[in-house]
Amino acid sequence: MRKVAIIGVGHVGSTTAYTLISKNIVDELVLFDSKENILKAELNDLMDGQMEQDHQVRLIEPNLTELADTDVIIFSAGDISIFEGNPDRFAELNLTKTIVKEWAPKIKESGFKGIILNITNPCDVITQYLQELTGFPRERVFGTGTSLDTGRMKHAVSQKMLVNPSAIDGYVVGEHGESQFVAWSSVRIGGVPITDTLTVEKLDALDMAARDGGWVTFRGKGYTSYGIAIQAARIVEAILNNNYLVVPVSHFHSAEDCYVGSPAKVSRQGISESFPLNLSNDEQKKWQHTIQTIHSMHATI
Ligand SMILES: NC(=O)c1ccc[n+]([C@@H]2O[C@H](COP(=O)([O-])OP(=O)(O)OC[C@H]3O[C@@H](n4cnc5c(N)ncnc54)[C@H](O)[C@@H]3O)[C@@H](O)[C@H]2O)c1
Repeated sequence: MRKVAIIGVGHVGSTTAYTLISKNIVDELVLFDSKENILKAELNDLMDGQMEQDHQVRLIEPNLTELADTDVIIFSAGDISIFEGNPDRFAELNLTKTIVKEWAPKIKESGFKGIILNITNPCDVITQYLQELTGFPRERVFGTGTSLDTGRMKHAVSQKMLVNPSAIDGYVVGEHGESQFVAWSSVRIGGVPITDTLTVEKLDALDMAARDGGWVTFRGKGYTSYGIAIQAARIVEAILNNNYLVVPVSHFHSAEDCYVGSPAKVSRQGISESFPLNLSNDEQKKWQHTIQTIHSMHATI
């Protein structure tokens, strides 16, 4: 049985739940939320949503004992309304660190032996805090990191170059936040480095378009959901199917002494390999800046 729990079923948690169900990635889904009315409504709506599906997912009401045999916990609790008028993922930390303090002991005491995939912002720092407070092995606690931002980069590049996103290889790396950057040195279209085709100015403009993509969505609907849900679902699928997906997730970098987003191999064991980046000189400066940003944010906890 493929069993997943989601803690926090707001816009992101509920869309991720629906994505997991409709893509037939799970067999059992346990939902938790501090708001009982939201939880009840989502359980009911998800049940309605799978009525015409051949594969029925067992939807389970919140109970900590259910975590003992759960394979993956998706952590997506928070309060997106904090961002209104405050376009920085750091703004949510005061609340989300208290949610981690509440949940880490509960997860630990439940006998949970699986993998925690964190989405809650600020993603890198909250992932690190979850690992520190649960004490679970670092390879079993990681965050969606720059997977969403990499998707946004592919969106911008595919539109500019009129190419299917599947032909684009490469990564956005660093903090899932303002100090992230596209590692253009890693980006290839059909195997050809994009730096051979576009000028630095054009690449800078594309970096900006990718970064702004999230804010276009946020300004219009007050949250983002589909982009992150599809990334979270494919990472969960990689864990459950042990398919060795290489994806830019927030994982622990011992050389930097922190969690940060860069490509890693995801399998049943969690993070099984981290791929070193071959950054240009300019990108290395950006990398150092993003690491400092994460460290200073973590120091405020
Ligand atoms: N990493 C990414 O790429 C990415 C992308 C989008 C959103 N996010 C983050 O994901 C989180 C969720 O976003 P959202 O739009 O769903 O927010 P939301 O406000 O719609 O939902 C958050 C949910 O968490 C619940 N919650 C709050 N405190 C809780 C607690 N102590 N225990 C259990 N549940 C609790 C709330 O009741 C709410 O239903 C936020 O931190 C947001 O910034 C991250």
